[in-house]
Amino acid sequence: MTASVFTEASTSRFVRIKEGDLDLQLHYNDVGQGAETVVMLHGSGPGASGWANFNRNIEPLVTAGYRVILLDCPGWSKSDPVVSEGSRSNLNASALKGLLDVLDLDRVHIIGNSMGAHSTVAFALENPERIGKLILMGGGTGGPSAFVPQPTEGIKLIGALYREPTIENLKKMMSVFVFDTSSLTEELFQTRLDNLLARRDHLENFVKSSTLNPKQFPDFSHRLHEISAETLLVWGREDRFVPMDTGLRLLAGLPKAQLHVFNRCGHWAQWEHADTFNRMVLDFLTH
Ligand SMILES: O=C(O)CCC(=O)/C=C/C=C(\O)C(=O)O
Repeated sequence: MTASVFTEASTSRFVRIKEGDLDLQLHYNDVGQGAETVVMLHGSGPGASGWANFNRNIEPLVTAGYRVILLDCPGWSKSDPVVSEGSRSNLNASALKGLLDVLDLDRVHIIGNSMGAHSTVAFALENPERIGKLILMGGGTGGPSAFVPQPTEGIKLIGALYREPTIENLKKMMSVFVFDTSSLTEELFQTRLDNLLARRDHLENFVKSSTLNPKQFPDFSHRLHEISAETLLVWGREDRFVPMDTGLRLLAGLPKAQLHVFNRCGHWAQWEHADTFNRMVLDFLTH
C-alpha cells in the first residue's frame, strides 16, 4: 500500500486479546509495511482515537519504510468499553501487550500522546525487552507540576465534556487545547462531536472510572530511572492540560531522554507542529 492511498477505513482492523484479566476486542489501524514498527497511542479526550490524534503523522513514517499501528485504547472509539478501577496506564499497557502478542511483534517503537505517553511509560516498565525508542508528548506521569494548580484547566474541561457532551463544551475544551485556535475548523469540531456521541457508553464509563478512582494515571516518577530506552520528550510551551515543567521532571528522571519544547504550541504538538514533529521523529528513530 502506498502512503498516499491509505484511509482510516482501508487500514481498520479488529483483534480479540486475552491478557491477564483483559478479554477484549480492540480496534487498531495497521498502515504500511516495514521491518520496524511504530505504535501510536492516543490521549484521553472524549472522542479521541489513534486516527484522530495522529492523522498528520502517519504518512511520513510509512513513506520512510515503517509499519505504523494506531491502537484505540480500551474505552475509546471502536474498541470495547471498559470501566477502569485501577491504573488506566497499566490497563492500556496490558492491551498493547495483548495486541503485540497477537501480531507477533517482539519489539516496537512507541509514540504516546498525553494518556498515551503515560501508558507508554507503564508499558516500558512492564516490558523493557519489547521497546525500541520512545517518543512522549504532553505526558509520561513524571509527577505534578511545580507551578500550575492541578487539575489543570484543560483536564477540568475534559471532565466537563465527558459529563455533558455538547458542542459548547467541546469548543471550550478545544479552545485551550491548541495555541492557535484559528486552526480549528467547524469540520474538525463536527467530526470530533460525531465520534464522541457515537459511543455514549465510553463517555459514561470514563465518568464512572474517574469516580471509582480519580487517580487513573499513577505517578511513575520514582521508577523512571529503570527505563533505559532512548526517549524523545516533546512539549508545547503553552500546554494547558499537562504543564511543560512535567517534561523537565521526565527529562531529569529518564536516563536517556532529550526534550524539545515548541513555542506557540498547546497540548497537541504532533498536530500543531506536524511537519517539524515528523522530521524530528524520523531523525530520532534513524540515528
Ligand atoms: O489526564 C491526563 O493526564 C491525560 C489527559 C489527556 O490524555 C488528554 C488528551 C486529549 C487528547 O489527546 C484529545 O482529546 O485528542
